[in-house]
Amino acid sequence: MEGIVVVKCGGSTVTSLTEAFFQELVELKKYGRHPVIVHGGGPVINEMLETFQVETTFVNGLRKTTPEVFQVAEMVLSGQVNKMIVEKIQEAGGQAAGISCADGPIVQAEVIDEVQLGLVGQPADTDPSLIYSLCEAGIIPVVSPVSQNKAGGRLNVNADTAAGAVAEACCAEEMVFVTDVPGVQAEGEVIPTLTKEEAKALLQDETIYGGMIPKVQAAMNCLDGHVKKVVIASGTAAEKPADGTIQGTAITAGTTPAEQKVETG
Ligand SMILES: Nc1ncnc2c1ncn2[C@@H]1O[C@H](COP(=O)(O)OP(=O)(O)O)[C@@H](O)[C@H]1O
Ligand SMILES: CC(=O)N[C@@H](CCC(=O)OP(=O)(O)O)C(=O)O
Repeated sequence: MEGIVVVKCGGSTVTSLTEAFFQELVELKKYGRHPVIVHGGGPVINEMLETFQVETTFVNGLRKTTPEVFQVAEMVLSGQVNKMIVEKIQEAGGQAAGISCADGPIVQAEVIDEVQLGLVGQPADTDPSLIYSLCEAGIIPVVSPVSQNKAGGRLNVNADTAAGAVAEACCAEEMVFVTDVPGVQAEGEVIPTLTKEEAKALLQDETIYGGMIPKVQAAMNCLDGHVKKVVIASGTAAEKPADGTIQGTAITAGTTPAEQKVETG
């Protein structure tokens, strides 16, 4: 299916996205493009775990997911955050359906390391047919990263990784990571374009660290497949120029300079 744009809304920003952001998503449909939202919710899960007084730890940026932690993570991701985004799209005049990567199933995942990480998965197989059906029906899919466990049950999957797998499965034209920073930065400045090779170097010298690592890794994986362009950008309207473009970091497969401004409409 042509025209799919996967937009990953990071947990860092998901509760502060503006009305204008959702209106632009809805507008994309009018231009024959199909936005697909994959969202995170790490900070909201942290708050809920605190409320329930459940301890949480991270191993290499991934949440160690005990059965108790999983219950809370799924409730927040596939319930609270997912339904909030659906509501915002509907308020902006669009049609949306809230699902998870376990529906379809869109993503079948495998346990990474049961001892170290518990119920955390990495995508193994994907099936885009449910997403295609919703897009064809004029509905914007809003997808939580909770995925089906190939061995039975469900697994917690990092939202950047899940979004990359969805983009690749749908042969998305473009993938946008919406987060709380205006792009990949070095020495306080946003880098407008990065080739995969340049991104690898920034990972190696640790200019890219923490939560930016899975985004850039997912971007590089997508670019190895069908996705032509990946953008990492801020979701807040404050950084958005009046000409309707979004500014951020465009990561491309090639070595030629990419556009500095990325059209979204
Ligand atoms: N080189 C970099 N440029 C910009 N942000 C970076 C960089 N390296 C690490 N980061 C961190 O990555 C964070 C975004 O990742 P994360 O907090 O996981 O967001 P999200 O919830 O949107 O996925 C930024 O807030 C910043 O602290
Ligand atoms: C395995 C793992 O770490 N899963 C993540 C899923 C949510 C996520 O990735 O949300 P962000 O967009 O805020 O990063 C978690 O439990 O926090």
